[in-house]
Amino acid sequence: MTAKIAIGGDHAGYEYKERLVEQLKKKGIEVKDFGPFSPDSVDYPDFVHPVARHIEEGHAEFGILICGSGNGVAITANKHQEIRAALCWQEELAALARQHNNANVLCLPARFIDYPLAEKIVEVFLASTFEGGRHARRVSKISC
Ligand SMILES: O=C(CO)[C@H](O)[C@H](O)[C@H](O)COP(=O)(O)O
Repeated sequence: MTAKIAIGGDHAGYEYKERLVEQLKKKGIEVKDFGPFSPDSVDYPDFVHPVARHIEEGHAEFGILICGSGNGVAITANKHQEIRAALCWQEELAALARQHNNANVLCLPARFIDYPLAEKIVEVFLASTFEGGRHARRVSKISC
């Protein structure tokens, strides 16, 4: 797990983000935190677009986005051409998002999973690799 990570979200994801940043840094992973930096109510697109741009510019390989349901951040991130953001609430979904979809952004629903599970999902996402083959053909057809 040596990839550079960009992370962000909104107030609903703030606590998990703080804990994940600490956890990832402990593992020696480089993390760029795009906020928010307090639990005050904010608008998730203000934090998601900078994360997506950072990845599109090649400064980070993966992104982690956390909001209440995970949907707002996923919808926003997927507006970016180079982003494949996957909403995952189980470890297996995170593995499949990497293996089949070559997802480069993991979206977590903080209000629907407990923190230990969030940490496990992140671990699985980062440890899984794209399988290519038939999946590469499909992923290449996503952009419109
Ligand atoms: O983007 C979302 C929904 O798609 C997130 O779940 C937000 O965190 C949520 O909408 C925030 O809701 P709040 O009532 O303003 O805390």
